Amino acid sequence: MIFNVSKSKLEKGNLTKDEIISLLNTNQNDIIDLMAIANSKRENNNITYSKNIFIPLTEICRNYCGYCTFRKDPNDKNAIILKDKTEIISQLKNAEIYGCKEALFTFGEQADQEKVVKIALKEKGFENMNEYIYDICESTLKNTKLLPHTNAGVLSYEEMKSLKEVNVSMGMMLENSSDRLRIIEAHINSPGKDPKVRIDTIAEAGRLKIPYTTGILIGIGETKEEIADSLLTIKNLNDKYGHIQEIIIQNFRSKKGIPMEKNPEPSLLDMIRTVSVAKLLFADISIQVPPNLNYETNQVFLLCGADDWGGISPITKDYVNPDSPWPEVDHMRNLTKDAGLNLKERLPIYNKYINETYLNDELLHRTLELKKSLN
Ligand SMILES: O=c1nc2n(C[C@H](O)[C@H](O)[C@H](O)CO)c3cc(O)ccc3cc-2c(=O)[nH]1
Ligand SMILES: C[C@H]1O[C@@H](n2cnc3c(N)ncnc32)[C@H](O)[C@@H]1O
Ligand code: MET
Ligand code: SF4
Repeated sequence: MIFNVSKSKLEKGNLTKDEIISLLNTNQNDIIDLMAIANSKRENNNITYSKNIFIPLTEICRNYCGYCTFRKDPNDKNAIILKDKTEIISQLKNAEIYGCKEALFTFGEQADQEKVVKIALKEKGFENMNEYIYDICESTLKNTKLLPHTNAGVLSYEEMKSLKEVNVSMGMMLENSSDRLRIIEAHINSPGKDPKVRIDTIAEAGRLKIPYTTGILIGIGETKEEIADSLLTIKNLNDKYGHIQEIIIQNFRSKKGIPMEKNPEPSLLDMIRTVSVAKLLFADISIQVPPNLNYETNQVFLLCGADDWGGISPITKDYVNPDSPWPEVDHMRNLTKDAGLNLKERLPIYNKYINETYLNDELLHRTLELKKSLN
């Protein structure tokens, strides 16, 4: 028994909310048992990562998340309003030389609510943000072998339907499913972080059969109960649609000047408990832990069921966490090997989705071609 959950129930992984909460509160020997069981759930000895280039298409955003330093004000002279296509293509071509396979487009949500963005779009001949995103992804495919993955925050069914034609996968963090976070610093000024709206987006992506990356942000003022609810919410969505390819367990990193500057970062044990529980609940889905946010402690996540390091970029910074540089791939390879596991490069779409159900002919063909170049 770990707390009041029997080991056989833990092995099966169909945990109730109360059981998850008690596991999220384990300590001492119980936490070691929890880690060991989670660790035994991994399907093989491969720990994956995707070699990517991170391109922020716009820094304008309709939300004001209390933890964010990415977003810039529309009147900020240094803000990226809409990134120039010629510059993007030349960056992407350089990424190809470095062996990147993924073009990661992550940017502010519904930026076209702002006048400056509306004007910039018009100048470039686009009606709205989605037309511009589509054009950038299409140009990526035309000019390079890279595979686009777009993380644009909340999108409508119609928007995702069109972006599916030019993306092999898409994603958006659920962050947390609690309404309560909307009345505290984290999300009080962020309509796009309304869990209802986010859950709808993830469900619509499921209906559209888009391989999908989501996850939760730990340490933004949530309770253990709210973490349990969030993981179960993701589980329900995946049980219904089967499109969740990976779940990111991301730890809040404090930064100077943000509204949540004084919020404590989650403890290492909180991360360990959450990663372990996630692996128990999702035995056949990759659990991703970003290596740049846990530079000193990465290896321990390999002992509690993490399967994936996510995107690692040899050429661009993590614009969301600019103070946290990517470790070198060789460094990750060594520390993974030291734990008895193998580092393996993957594409931005996981193998089980590389088929006609999830990809059109063109994307399927290109994905299969690029897959041949993975070692
Ligand atoms: O460099 C980052 N990559 C992030 N990624 C990219 C991710 O590491 C890879 O693009 C995916 O694993 C696909 O290969 C996200 C992708 C999503 O769909 C949703 C959220 C994130 C969050 C981050 C992030 O904070 N930093
Ligand atoms: C791209 C993702 O990055 C996460 N994100 C945003 N700000 C921070 C921060 N300070 N620390 C860690 N993660 C953050 C959010 O979960 C967002 O969805
Ligand atoms: C730059 S943050 C990641 C994309 C989007 N703005 C979101 O928060 O979901
Ligand atoms: S985290 Fe994303 S949605 Fe929130 S303010 Fe930053 S860019 Fe906008």
